[in-house]
Amino acid sequence: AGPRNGTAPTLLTNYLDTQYFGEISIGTPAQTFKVVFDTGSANLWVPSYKCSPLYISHSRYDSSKSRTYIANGTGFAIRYGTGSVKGFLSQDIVMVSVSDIPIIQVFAEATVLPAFPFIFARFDGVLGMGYPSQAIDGITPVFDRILSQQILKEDVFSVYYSRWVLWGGSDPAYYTGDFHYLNVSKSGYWQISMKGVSVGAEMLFCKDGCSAAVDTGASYITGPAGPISVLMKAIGAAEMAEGGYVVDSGDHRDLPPGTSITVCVSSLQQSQYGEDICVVAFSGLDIPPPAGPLWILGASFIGHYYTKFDRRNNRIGFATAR
Ligand SMILES: CC(C)CC(CC(C)C)NC(=O)[C@@H]1CNC[C@H](N2CC(=O)N(c3ccccc3Cl)CC2(C)C)C1
Repeated sequence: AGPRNGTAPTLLTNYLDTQYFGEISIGTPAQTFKVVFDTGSANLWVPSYKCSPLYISHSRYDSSKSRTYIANGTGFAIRYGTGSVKGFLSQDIVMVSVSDIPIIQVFAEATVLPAFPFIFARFDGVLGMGYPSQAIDGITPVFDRILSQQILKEDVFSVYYSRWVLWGGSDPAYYTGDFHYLNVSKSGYWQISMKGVSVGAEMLFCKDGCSAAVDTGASYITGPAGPISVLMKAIGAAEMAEGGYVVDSGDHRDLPPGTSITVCVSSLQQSQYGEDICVVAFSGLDIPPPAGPLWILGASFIGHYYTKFDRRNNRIGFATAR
């Protein structure tokens, strides 16, 4: 049947403003999985039924239960900035949206997942929305498989954060004004040239321009650790043990020791251990060459805009989200 007017939404769940994931199905009969739609990578993987029981709380793909499964078996390993996922390749029918866009897809069944950070993952797997040149093992990414079916109105997908991914177009009901387009600077990544990083009116970093990846699978804005720590001092943030920063508001300083109330200097609120703390939406991450040095504009940036990822014109459009 395919999408009605050439576009189809996939609804996203928002977990603590840090993880956004939607449901896809793989196999016949359908086995459903929660996946992050990640413009910062280009492969699809889900946990394998053969995976260690540690991830019993996650859905796992069982090829023996699918009539449309085709064995492949090639080894697979993907090195994220935060850890590696290992497994093997399989082929089956993948449906990315309730308006049934069925595609035959090669994906990885993950058999080795690093406890950190995957024990914090509320999603089962990752659906990479990056360019084919970024795909491990030269596998054609999901969006490219959909494009080759010629069923979408436009060769684009739009992200209206914490709500949905729209395949094939953008919906004016959810943004105002025009799109401001930035050309993709380095094909293979959804990467743009950033003109500078300012706090208030003062340009502090990236004075001669630098590169930034627009990364729907990342929670925060990350930059090289040095500049970020200077930026954090500038806003009076304190570094947390496990990385990341929080800020205390002056008027709460006289609280009894052990209580930490913070004032939001970012739109992120994470309630941990029952209390409300506000995590500043930046973190330091040094990405080594050739990919780095690279700033990452993650959900805490993208969430303020309606973002259109345009594969036809190799550009990213930002409009004001309604
Ligand atoms: C270093 C980047 C720029 C390049 C690299 C290139 C890939 C082709 C390997 N891409 C990435 O590393 C990916 C860039 N985009 C984000 C992605 N995430 C990292 C991460 O830590 N996640 C996460 C979040 C919360 C809890 C648990 C986890 Cl696992 C989710 C995913 C895997 C989507 C890694």
